[in-house]
Amino acid sequence: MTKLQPALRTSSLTKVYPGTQPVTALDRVEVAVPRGEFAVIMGPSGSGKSTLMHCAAGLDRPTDGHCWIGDTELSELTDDRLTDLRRDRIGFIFQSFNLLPDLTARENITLPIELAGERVDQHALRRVVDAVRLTDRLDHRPAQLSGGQQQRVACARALLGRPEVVFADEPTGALDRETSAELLGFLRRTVDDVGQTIVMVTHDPVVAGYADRVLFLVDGRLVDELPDPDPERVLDRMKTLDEVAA
Ligand SMILES: Nc1ncnc2c1ncn2[C@@H]1O[C@H](COP(=O)(O)OP(=O)(O)OP(=O)(O)O)[C@@H](O)[C@H]1O
Repeated sequence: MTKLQPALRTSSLTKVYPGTQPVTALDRVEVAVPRGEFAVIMGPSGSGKSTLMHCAAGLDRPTDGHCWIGDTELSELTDDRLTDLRRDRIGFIFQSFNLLPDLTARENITLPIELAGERVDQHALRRVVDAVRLTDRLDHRPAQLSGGQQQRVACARALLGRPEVVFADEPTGALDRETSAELLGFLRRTVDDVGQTIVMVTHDPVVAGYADRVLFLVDGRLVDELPDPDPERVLDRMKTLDEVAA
């Protein structure tokens, strides 16, 4: 990937869910996320946020248009290559932490790297575990950890392999405000310190305030964006969009 190339790009991205009444969830979406940007996707319920994230992350196939991760065009990949790309080049953080209950925190964090058949860089592991403050919890299983600690394990897992893009879907939705702020502060620092690229879906203007840019979707279309967002301006913009969508 060259330096100036976006970490992620879509061109005319369209997704229609078939059925007796087909739903156009994405309608020719054009988006580019530069490397090292923390981008947030917002929009009313049903506006296509999850669909956009799933197509851009190679979890779902678009009906039309294209998605690139770096210089790799996803529609050119077979299902197996797409699985490899997700494992090797993308990190995921979801609201439900998706940890394996029988594995310790350490084993959960290193699992993607082990699955890729690679050696775990112990220095990188220590750095990530330190940053999310889990050093004294590594031998615990998920059931022995709080919700916030489980989400920190999921973050460490997503970040350990230094993926080109981390996709996060409402990652703080199940956390209290303080734990949420801690986690978002940590994600922000990975962007500022190591140039991590993050794309996050959220409904929460406070969460969006941690990002570099907010992208607004309405009815499957990218209708607006807000650089350097703060919660008040995000809230104002959302109110306007709700009126447009109503
Ligand atoms: N598997 C599916 N089959 C049919 N329609 C779907 C499917 N998944 C999503 N949709 C429809 O596509 C549109 C966009 O859905 P999507 O989940 O991407 O929106 P969203 O913005 O993430 O919503 P929310 O904020 O409520 O999670 C909605 O109208 C939804 O009903």
